[in-house]
Amino acid sequence: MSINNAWYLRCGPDDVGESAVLVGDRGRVHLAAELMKDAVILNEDRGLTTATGFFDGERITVSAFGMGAPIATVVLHELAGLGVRRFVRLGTVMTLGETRLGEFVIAHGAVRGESTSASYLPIEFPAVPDFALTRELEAAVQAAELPTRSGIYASYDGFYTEMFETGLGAEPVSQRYERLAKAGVVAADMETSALFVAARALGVAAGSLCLASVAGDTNEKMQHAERVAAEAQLLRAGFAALASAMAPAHV
Ligand SMILES: O=P(O)(O)O[C@H]1O[C@H](CO)[C@@H](O)[C@H]1O
Ligand SMILES: O=c1cc[nH]c(=O)[nH]1
Repeated sequence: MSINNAWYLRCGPDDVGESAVLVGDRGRVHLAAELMKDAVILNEDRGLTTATGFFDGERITVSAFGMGAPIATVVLHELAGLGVRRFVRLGTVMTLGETRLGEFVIAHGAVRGESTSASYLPIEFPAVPDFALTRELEAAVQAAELPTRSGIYASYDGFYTEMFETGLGAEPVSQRYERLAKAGVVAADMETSALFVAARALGVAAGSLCLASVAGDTNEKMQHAERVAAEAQLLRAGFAALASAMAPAHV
């Protein structure tokens, strides 16, 4: 599906780069705009703040989706229709198992615990990232000497029923997290599996690199100042990976 004017993002093919970053918090788009050169804010409608700028000479678009798989895939779908070929989710995750707060976690796949991905491809289809892009993310994080971990994520729709204990979910959150950790799952978020499956259905590449900012077992959070500084490192590493993926040797 190619489009001339995106319904919700309200921009056209000439406004976007070949690569895009997807973030939840729209404040991260403004931070990204400060880290890029000649960044232009294209849209603020519905909080889907979107900017295009340059990093290491490569044109990159950064879009915020807020929270959750349904709207995250709308944003990916519209950008893919406008011509974006490569996507990196740069967000935050909850820790599972051995993962520690402050680590930069790269997804090698994701448990499809959300419902949106099944509207793109049946549940038998694996939620896996683009492997070349994932290698670029791992190289960028290593080059920046950041604490890192790679592994499988789990993505869910119900924050207060599946990720944070309120007594309302079908099973206790601690039990779900223990079961996942035992199977080697390293992080939980709300969008990665849907983005991987939708990207495969749309024929574009996607990867996910997230900062572990909340402990899944205790709900301890990273301190604000430390998290803000780490989010800037997250954006720089993601941009570097995309710029490297776009460099002539790779395209
Ligand atoms: O840090 P961002 O990108 O907002 O992502 C994470 O934060 C939100 C939940 O706190 C969810 O959207 C989750 O996936
Ligand atoms: O609490 C959190 C933190 C990051 N990502 C989530 O999905 N939940």
